[in-house]
Amino acid sequence: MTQSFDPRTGYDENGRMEPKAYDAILLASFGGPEGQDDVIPFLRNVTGGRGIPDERLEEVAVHYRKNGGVSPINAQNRALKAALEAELASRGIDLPIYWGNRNWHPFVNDILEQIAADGHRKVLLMGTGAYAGYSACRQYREDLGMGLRATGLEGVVEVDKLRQFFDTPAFVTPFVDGLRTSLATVREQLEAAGKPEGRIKIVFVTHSIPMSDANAAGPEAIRAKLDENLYTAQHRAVANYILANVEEAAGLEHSLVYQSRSGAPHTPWLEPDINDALEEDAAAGVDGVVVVPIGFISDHMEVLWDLDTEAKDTCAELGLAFDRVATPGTHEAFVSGLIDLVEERLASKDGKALREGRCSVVDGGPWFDVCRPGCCEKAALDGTLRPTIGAVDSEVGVPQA
Ligand SMILES: CC1=C(CCC(=O)O)c2cc3nc(cc4[nH]c(cc5[nH]c(cc1n2)c(C)c5CCC(=O)O)c(CCC(=O)O)c4C)C(CCC(=O)O)=C3C
Ligand SMILES: [Fe+2]
Repeated sequence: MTQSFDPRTGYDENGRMEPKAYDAILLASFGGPEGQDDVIPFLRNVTGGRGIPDERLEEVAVHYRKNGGVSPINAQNRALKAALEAELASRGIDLPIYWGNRNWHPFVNDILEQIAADGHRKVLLMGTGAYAGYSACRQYREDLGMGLRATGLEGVVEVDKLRQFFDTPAFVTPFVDGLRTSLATVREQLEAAGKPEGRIKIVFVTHSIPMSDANAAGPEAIRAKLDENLYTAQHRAVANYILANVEEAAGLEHSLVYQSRSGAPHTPWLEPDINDALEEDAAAGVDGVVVVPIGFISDHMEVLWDLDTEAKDTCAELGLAFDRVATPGTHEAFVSGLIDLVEERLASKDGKALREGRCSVVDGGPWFDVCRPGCCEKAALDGTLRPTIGAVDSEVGVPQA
């Protein structure tokens, strides 16, 4: 394939960015509290100005309080960072990884300053969201856009973004492995309960988002061709890939449902909620479920509380056997696959990428390195658009031509 990168911008008409000699990776995530005193300030950062009712804030605080005020997410990101560093080292790639968060220490802005102070100028952002959409993709681009402004590093430090990775072997392989294991576990539970022939349903679940966000996900040219929103379509494609690659799943019924809805009750979000869906499944004669959390990369609070506590309790009440598939975490395929994605973008001495092409195994991929204007757009409360990096129309993060 011939490649024509615009010499002024460094990307081509397909949203692919030319390989560059990056000198640092920034692993950017959500962040979470590290103790009881952090919980409320953290939740205020998360919901800042978005009108999440106070009762809901207190409700969510309980999930963290019961866990000592600690979210598991920070430890998981530290573990992922260490595993990525080891993988880079094993490939002889000398590239430091920094870790910064949207909602809690270490904050992205502080880390940007450290990156600059350490002398790095070309940064590749690796966000922990796998799919298109405001929360999973554009908000990370805004974090960096606003961060470069706030720190005065605009035009000094260049930040590009690694593409969303829902379609990659890195992301889907751990779920394929996990579904095999969990199907066997639920089958054993049913045997122990005297129902060896019991009906098992595979329940794929992801974070619900407001319908308005779902409908704005992705570039207009792609949205126009779909008969459902792109966020849902990408999840369906991932679910289909996993099903097609697990022989034991052949012939089993399956669904795609949502978790962790928040916001005002009258605002429409993606449905059905997993707990409502489980009730219907039980009423329809299902005996056991395997829950596959394809919306997340690690077993953080949304997984431990909304799935392993609430959805599991729902199943116990309904008499359904239950097992939850592990998230990618530090699965070897996830770690090495993410570094493959880095290699697709990293220029060697001759200017070519360390790895040719763009690896993709799921329908709808590979996603863009550089987003189109209007992709996942969402205005701030004052009606203006926030600065972003990683887009054709970015004002910050790209070198000034
Ligand atoms: C798509 C998506 C991902 C996946 C992509 C990614 O991974 O980035 C994600 C991840 C996460 N969401 C998380 C936690 C929360 N999300 C909230 C609120 C919201 N999430 C949303 C969407 C998403 N969220 C939305 C549209 C809202 C409401 C509007 C808003 O306020 O923006 C709230 C507020 C309180 C509430 O639940 O009402 C909390 C506490 C944690 C940390 C868990 C831990 O601490 O271990 C993680 C990884
Ligand atoms: Fe969330």
